Amino acid sequence: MISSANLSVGNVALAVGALAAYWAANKLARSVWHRLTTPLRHLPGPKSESFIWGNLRAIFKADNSVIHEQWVKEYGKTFRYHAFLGQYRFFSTDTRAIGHILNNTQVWVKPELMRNSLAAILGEGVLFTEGEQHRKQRRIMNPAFGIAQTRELTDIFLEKSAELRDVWRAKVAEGGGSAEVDALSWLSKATLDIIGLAGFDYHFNALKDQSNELSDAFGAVFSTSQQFRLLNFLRNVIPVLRWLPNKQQRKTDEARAVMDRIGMELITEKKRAIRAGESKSVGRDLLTLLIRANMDKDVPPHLRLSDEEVLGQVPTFLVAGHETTASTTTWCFYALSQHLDVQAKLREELLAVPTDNPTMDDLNALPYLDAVVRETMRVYSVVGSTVRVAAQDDVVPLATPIVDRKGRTVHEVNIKKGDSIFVPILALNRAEDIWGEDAREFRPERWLSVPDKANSIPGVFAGLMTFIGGPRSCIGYRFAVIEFKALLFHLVRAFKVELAVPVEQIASRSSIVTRPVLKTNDTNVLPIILTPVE
Ligand code: HEM
Repeated sequence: MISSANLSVGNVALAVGALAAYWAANKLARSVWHRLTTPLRHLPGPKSESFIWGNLRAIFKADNSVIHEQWVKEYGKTFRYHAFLGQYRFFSTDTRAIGHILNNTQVWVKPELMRNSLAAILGEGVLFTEGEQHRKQRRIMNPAFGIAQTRELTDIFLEKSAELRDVWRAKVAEGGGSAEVDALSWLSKATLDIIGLAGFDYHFNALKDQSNELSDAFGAVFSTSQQFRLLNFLRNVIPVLRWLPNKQQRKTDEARAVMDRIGMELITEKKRAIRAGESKSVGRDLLTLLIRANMDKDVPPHLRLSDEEVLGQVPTFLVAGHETTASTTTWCFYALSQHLDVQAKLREELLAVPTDNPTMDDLNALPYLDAVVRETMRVYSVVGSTVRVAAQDDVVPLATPIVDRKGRTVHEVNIKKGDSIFVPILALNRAEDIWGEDAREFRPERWLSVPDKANSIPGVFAGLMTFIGGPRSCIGYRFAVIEFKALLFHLVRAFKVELAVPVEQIASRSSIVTRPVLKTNDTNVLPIILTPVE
């Protein structure tokens, strides 16, 4: 006998199924209509390779940007290709077009899919928010990332770099004169310690191999969010699926709860210290600076951040400011191991500094260090691209006109609401028309006389797209640059660096950031051999 409970469960399932089918059919119809009507269909570009994946499979299979760069050779700087369900995606290395897109953040926003996956980790952090809420957050946060504030943090960068140097020295002593280490994992520990202290005055002590609640919770959230699972993808695309119970989601939620609790404790304590007017020395970390700015009596209430918004910045700093600098510094070691002349020249400059404790200005006064840092960030930009979607119709101006599929010469590209663009970070950083034929080579000397065309790159850090540009550029770029310089200062002064495996065994892989991967065991590592400098 069929019970009424069974019947109602069956009815509910049927209704949910019907709703889901209606939703999917509606989505598909809108997607097909968009594809048939967007002006992007008139641009030149490659044929779609699959009804579902468009050209995406080829893009994901190749190294970051490689396919796009091939298309630039074939179709010129501005074209379109096919993304999910054959939707056209706009691509351009035209610096005027990219400058327009990055500066018009009310039109060009982060795609829903990207925001949904960020929201699961970051709550209402600045990486996730859009529009007025984003502008409000940046207004309060920008001062914490200024030049003077970064200068104050330089001691922390140097102390932690020296701590890593000493750990490596101990390994060299154990190894009887040299040691093999994994640069990536050690640099990750150093940058986690740095962002803990400089970000919130929190001691991770990762270099001392101590585990603690916050780093465990962060590790859990980050590792589950990075795993690409079909269900994950569908949950982001189909909102109703987010209500279904899911083991991975439960783990993320538990870890989020730990991060929120610790974050709230930090915020409460900092607010108390600020109100009590306690010594300034407790107040140089980013979180204290932003809470202090938020509590300023001159800020009207509607421009203040809520506690939830401040809380969202804790995982945001961890996500945005930890693996990015660790991977960049790791790629620098890779490059230095392949260019021993550069390594020697850099070391000579660093050893000539008469102190073990330089200031930020001392570090910035070293031209070859600056050139090596910029060249690493150019060739190995660890965030190789990003994506934006048009929230309304737009007209994108071009510096270099193109001929469309109808043979018309066009000086601007018409955009329909819902069109997306691949923002070409790596492709612009190594564009041959800007940097010359050797654009893909690591050659720091090029920064000693920068080509004029590099000035047209719309990046917040001159000549580079690495931190993108405009109101959503990387807020932490000064922090990252000085942190990177501090790490190189202590480590390159102390050790000669060689690869511990043949170079052909190292590849690169992107999942949020681009890291080296050892082909023989498919792990993210960079094995290097350290020999102390006499
Ligand atoms: C080499 C190191 C770094 C690189 C290559 C890098 C790159 C980037 C890029 C490309 C974006 C824009 C992403 C997008 O909109 O799609 C970004 C945003 C951001 N970065 Fe960084 N970053 C680095 C280090 C840092 C550090 C050290 C911090 C903090 C201490 C930080 C904090 C942020 C934040 C909060 C945003 C979001 C800004 C907004 O949307 O308004 N980054 N970063």
